[in-house]
Amino acid sequence: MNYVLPPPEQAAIAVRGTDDLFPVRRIFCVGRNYAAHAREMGRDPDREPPFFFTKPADAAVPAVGAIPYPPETENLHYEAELVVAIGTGGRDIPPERVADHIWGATIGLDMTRRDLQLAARDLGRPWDWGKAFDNSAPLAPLVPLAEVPSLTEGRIWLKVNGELRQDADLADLIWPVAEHISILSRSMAIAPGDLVMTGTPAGVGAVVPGDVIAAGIDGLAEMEVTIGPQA
Ligand SMILES: CC(=O)CC(=O)C(=O)O
Repeated sequence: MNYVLPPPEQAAIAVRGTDDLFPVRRIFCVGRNYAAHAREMGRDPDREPPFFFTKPADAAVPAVGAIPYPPETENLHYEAELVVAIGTGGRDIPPERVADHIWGATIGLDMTRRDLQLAARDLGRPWDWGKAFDNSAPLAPLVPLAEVPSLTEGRIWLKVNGELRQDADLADLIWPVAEHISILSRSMAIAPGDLVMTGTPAGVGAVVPGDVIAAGIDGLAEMEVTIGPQA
């Protein structure tokens, strides 16, 4: 095989306590999966089928040091989320078999250019420019499934400069992990290396260069990043 360009570097995230890397294939994100967050975004929470959007694989970056403030926004928001990593592919997976396809989980941020996302939403346009920019998914090291305490309960929280901004429980997910990954797998085959960002709780808000974001899921993982100068 002769590539006409060097193939892109494989996006990857660290595995906790090892030198191993988990190769990232795609990043699926679930929208408005906590009722209180749906309300703060001006929408009524319901059990309509979940909706998804995506980020490129190389949006996933280690939650270490600083991430640059992205261009073309004046309203960069944090969103803390449980992130689930797929180890075994499949399609039409029933909820009770989803765990067989999960490699592990961690905490991550779905960084959002909220001004661009809301403008796109109001014009009926795709959200990509608001959600799928460089470095928009800083992630803590991945925890293998056998060491994950629970995917259905556990406190999820986020602080900015030490002040608590998001505080909820995985039990509050409108569509729990087993259900939304089952639904996702009906639309397209999921594959090893896929990540699923499972939605954010209420309390999202803006950050500026110099702010320090800490986030965690109790018993699973914690992370801290600083917002750097504009890229
Ligand atoms: C309205 C959003 O920002 C959707 C999203 O990313 C989430 O609910 O999580």
